Amino acid sequence: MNDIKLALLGSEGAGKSAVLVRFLTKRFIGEYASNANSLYHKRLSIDGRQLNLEVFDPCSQSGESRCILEEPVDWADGFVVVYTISDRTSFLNAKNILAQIKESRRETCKGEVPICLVGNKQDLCHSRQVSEVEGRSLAQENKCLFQEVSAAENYLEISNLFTKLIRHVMEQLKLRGDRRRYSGSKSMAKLINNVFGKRRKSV
Ligand SMILES: Nc1nc2c(ncn2[C@@H]2O[C@H](COP(=O)(O)OP(=O)(O)OP(=O)(O)O)[C@@H](O)[C@H]2O)c(=O)[nH]1
Repeated sequence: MNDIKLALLGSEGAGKSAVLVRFLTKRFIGEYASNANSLYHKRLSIDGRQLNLEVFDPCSQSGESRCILEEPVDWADGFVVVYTISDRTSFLNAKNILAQIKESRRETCKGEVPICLVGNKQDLCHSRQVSEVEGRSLAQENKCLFQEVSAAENYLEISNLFTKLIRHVMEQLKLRGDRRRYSGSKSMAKLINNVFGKRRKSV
C-alpha cells in the first residue's frame, strides 16, 4: 500500500477545506471551523493501486504575507495551492507560496515538485479578478498542474485534479526511490509541528 501525503495551502477563505471536502465526500459544506489544523485520511484506488492518502489542511495564518512554509518541507509529497478567482490578493499569495515551495524543495528534491494550482470559486466569475489565462500561465511558469473549479458546484473537476496530482506524486516517488522509507521514524505529529509550526490543535 502506497502512502501519499498532500498539503493544501492558500489564503484564508480561498476555499481549501471546501475543495478538499468536496473531493473526499463529494459534498459541499458551506462553513468549516478554521481555527484548527486538520489531517484527513482516505483509502483510494488509482490505476489499480491501493493508496493511503493523507491530506494536511492547515488553519489559516494571520498575515497574508506570512507563508506557512517557514522551514524546508519534508512532509508532503505534493501540494494543492488554492486561490480565489474573485480575489487578486489570494492569487498573489498563491504566487508567493509557489515560489517558497520551489525554494524550500530545491535542495532536497530531484525532479519536479508535484503541485496543483487551483483557482476556486469559478461560480463567482461575475466578480472575477484573476483571468484563467493568468492562472494557467502562473502554473506553466512553475511547472504545475492547473484547474479552475467551483467547490460549491462541481465534484468531477476536483476529483480529476486530485487524481492527476496523485499520479504525478506516484511518478516522482518512483523516480526518487521513495526517500521516505529511509528518512527515519519521525512521527506524523512531530513532522507537522516541525513543518507547520506549533499551532497544530488537532490532527
Ligand atoms: N461561492 C463559493 N463559495 C465558496 C466556494 N468554496 C468555498 N466557498 C466559501 O468560501 C468560504 C471559505 O471556505 P473555506 O473552505 O473555509 O476556506 P479555507 O481556505 O479553508 O479557509 P481557512 O480555513 O480560513 O483558511 C466559505 O464561506 C465557503 O462556503 C466556491 O467554490 N464558491
